[in-house]
Amino acid sequence: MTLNKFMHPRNRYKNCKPSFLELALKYPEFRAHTTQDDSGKVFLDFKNAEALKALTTCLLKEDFNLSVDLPENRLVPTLPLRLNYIHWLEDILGTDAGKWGIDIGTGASCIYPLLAATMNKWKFLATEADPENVFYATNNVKNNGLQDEIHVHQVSRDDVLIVPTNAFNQTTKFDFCMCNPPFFADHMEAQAMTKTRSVDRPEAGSVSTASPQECIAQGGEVGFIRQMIEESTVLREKIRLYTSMVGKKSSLTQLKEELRQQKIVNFTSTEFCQGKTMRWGIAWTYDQTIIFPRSMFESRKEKPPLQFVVPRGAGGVEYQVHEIAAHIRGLLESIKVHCYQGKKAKSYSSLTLTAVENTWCHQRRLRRQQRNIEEPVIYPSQDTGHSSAHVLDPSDTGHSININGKQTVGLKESVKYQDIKLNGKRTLNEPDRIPPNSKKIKVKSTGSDKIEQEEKPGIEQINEEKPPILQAELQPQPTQKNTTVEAGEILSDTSPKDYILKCVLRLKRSEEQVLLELEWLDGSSRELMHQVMTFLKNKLVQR
Ligand SMILES: C[S@@+](CC[C@H](N)C(=O)[O-])C[C@H]1O[C@@H](n2cnc3c(N)ncnc32)[C@H](O)[C@@H]1O
Repeated sequence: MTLNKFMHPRNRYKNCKPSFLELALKYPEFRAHTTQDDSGKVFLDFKNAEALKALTTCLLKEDFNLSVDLPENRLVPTLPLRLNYIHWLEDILGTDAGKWGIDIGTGASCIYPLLAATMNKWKFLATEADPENVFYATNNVKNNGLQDEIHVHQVSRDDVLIVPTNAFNQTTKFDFCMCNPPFFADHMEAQAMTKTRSVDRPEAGSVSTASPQECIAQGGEVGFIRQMIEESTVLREKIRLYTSMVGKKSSLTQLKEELRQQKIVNFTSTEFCQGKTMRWGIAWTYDQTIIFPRSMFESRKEKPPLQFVVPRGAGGVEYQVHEIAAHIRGLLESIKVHCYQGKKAKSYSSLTLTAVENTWCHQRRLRRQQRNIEEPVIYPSQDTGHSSAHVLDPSDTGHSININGKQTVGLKESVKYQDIKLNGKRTLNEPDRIPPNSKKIKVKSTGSDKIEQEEKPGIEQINEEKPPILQAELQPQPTQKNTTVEAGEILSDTSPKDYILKCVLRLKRSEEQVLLELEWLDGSSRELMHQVMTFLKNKLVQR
């Protein structure tokens, strides 16, 4: 599957693939690596490093008028990915000329500075630890007459940002830094990877071109970017925007955790899609005026949040956002759902909910037992993971219940909650709770999970446009008036790390009503968030 449709819209290769025929006719060094079939179609051998080098250098000449010389055994940059990264920076910072950036580990090609200086007239401190790469990068800058814009500096492998930045010029304030870090922690990891993928991770099917000194660093890409994060806590606003490319999605999770640990609240990530490969970008800043754009790739699958108008009198508290928020927090904490206070404003409150186990279904059982329902509907005990009566009743929620892939009714063995998968369509309200005057309504939904719900008196279903980036929910938003984030609450985030559900709960006043919203962040299944919503609804309609 090609990911080109998710390439950045301004990427010149998105809708216009390079013509190998034209390149072959114009550039003999490129032609030397091509073959032609009977119909005249031109093919390039992507398994040949020299062929890749010819493709990149000819495209740089043809499309950017850049003359670039690359040594043997050094990474050959692929252009669509490099352009995607630069366009993402433009989306965050704008395209004004004269911006100052740092390219950490510029490589022999000096690719990012050369492209960005040519496209946007941006200026660069380009650092590099490998002497041969420094030599080539310096010459590439000179050969294109860009010495006033790009300054290549040799640095020590141990230094990432603080030493090079201070050594360059104490007074320069940088608009951004960027980096394509060495990805592997050691030779073993590199070798394991190269058995299946090429070392510089070019598009699938192409050859490895990076040398060990280019692609190996202590701690791999996570270690390298972690050092960037740590050093950024010292440099802070000296660099307005910190960014790096990330090669593995699993690294992103670790790095976001690191940012949270360092109390850096304004961060985001994005996808770089090209050909058959996907890479990621991570960015963070100490400048609260920076608003990160939403990732196009992610927004394609976003679903609107679940919404519910809190009925008056819920919980017997005053019909005020913060009163209701405190009541809901109490309800959730009583079933061991971790609540982390996010943004708080006059008529707005958000909580990040993290659940390590499914405790809300247990609540439903208790309620049923209280109402003396004859048929036993007993889920395994949350405390021990065991139950004395082993009957699961699919009619409970309208779900088919699937335990470890098997359709199961009358379960004979104890199971953990986390093992229970709920499949198929569902109604959100339990049948026995439908009041007699209820009528069926369709919930408006732009996503694929259209659900039918029973309408309860005084409860309205609303779905609005998606709000801005999810990430912002965990962060203070200074651009929004009346917003005060309680630093203490952010600093004391002790959310569990192993969870089955993480979502954001928002309460906001909408005209005369208080609206409750649940928006998905992460977890094993969205179904769990629907269940939490049902739990809250049931609690909030109880008088
Ligand atoms: C994966 S390559 C990226 C090269 C180029 N930026 C690109 O995208 O094609 C990583 C580069 O970082 C360099 N490097 C490793 N540690 C470094 C450090 N501490 N400071 C600067 N460069 C470093 C390596 O020599 C290598 O050239």
